[in-house]
Amino acid sequence: MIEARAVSKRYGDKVAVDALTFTVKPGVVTGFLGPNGAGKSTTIRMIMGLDAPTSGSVTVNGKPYRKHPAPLHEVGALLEAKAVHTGRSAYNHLLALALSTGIPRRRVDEVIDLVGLHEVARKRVGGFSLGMGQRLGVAAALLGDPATLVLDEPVNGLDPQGILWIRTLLRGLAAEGRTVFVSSHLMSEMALTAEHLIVIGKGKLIADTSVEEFIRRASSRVVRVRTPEATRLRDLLTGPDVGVTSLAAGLLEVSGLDGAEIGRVACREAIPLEELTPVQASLEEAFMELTDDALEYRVTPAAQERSAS
Ligand SMILES: Nc1ncnc2c1ncn2[C@@H]1O[C@H](COP(=O)(O)OP(=O)(O)OP(=O)(O)O)[C@@H](O)[C@H]1O
Repeated sequence: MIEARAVSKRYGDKVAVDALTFTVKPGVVTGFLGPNGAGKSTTIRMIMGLDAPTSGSVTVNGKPYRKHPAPLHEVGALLEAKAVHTGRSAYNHLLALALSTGIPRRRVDEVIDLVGLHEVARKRVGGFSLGMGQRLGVAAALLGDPATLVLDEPVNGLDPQGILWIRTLLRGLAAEGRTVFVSSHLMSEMALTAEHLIVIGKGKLIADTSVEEFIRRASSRVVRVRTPEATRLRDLLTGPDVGVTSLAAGLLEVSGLDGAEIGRVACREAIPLEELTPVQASLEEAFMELTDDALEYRVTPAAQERSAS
């Protein structure tokens, strides 16, 4: 369990994290989302005791990270900056970590198997691909068999097979009852991996909700209606917030009414309906809508044109 209570971090005049309060619960994968510069890495560094909050507090399993006598058993982390001795083999890298923290040698073999690095465990880490490096990072995070895992952008640069592997692993670890907190700026990836989301923008909390609810909240109510009597139906669908657009002959897009309400009007007036489909915003669209005001560096249309030409 991770608990942030009004945690803030200031660098000079810059407020990187602004009074964030949230709880990350065990048993589900929680996605930590926000556009670039939102404050995700800073928050994760504070969780891991690498940065001190300017105000507020953040605890892991009830205590600040640094107050745990054996922190590797409490929380394992995969952070963006990798500190790996490239001349060492994967096995020796993990063994050094294990021995310096009182973890038995057999646990090294266990985590190597768990992340599928068995065949390359004796090879120098310097020659590892990005995907193998990520697996090694995950192995290190799992060494202490921690109840809580924190991963900063674990799928960055991975191929589809690597992404699938991380996704399956994280869901499995959560299913064992662990707390799994994973940052990403990729909504589509989080939709497949996480059940719960904490979304931040410019250091502030934007949403703390299930993935399902997140989409629902951000989706405008739009329904696609196909009918041979589109003109007649269009005239009947009225109301203060109702908008009707003709997409093609016999095809309308209606906002401000749900499918049931449109269906009732059509039934009352004996208008045949051939299609009545709620149009759901994709998670990516929902994310853009919610974080639009929170983008630190907005791309102006002029800049977009310049980069396209
Ligand atoms: N050591 C620092 N000194 C000054 N400003 C910093 C420092 N670390 C982060 N910041 C600023 O704080 C803000 C939040 O940065 P942070 O790296 O936490 O965001 P992020 O959400 O992880 O972004 P990204 O996805 O780009 O990694 C940014 O504006 C960043 O420039």
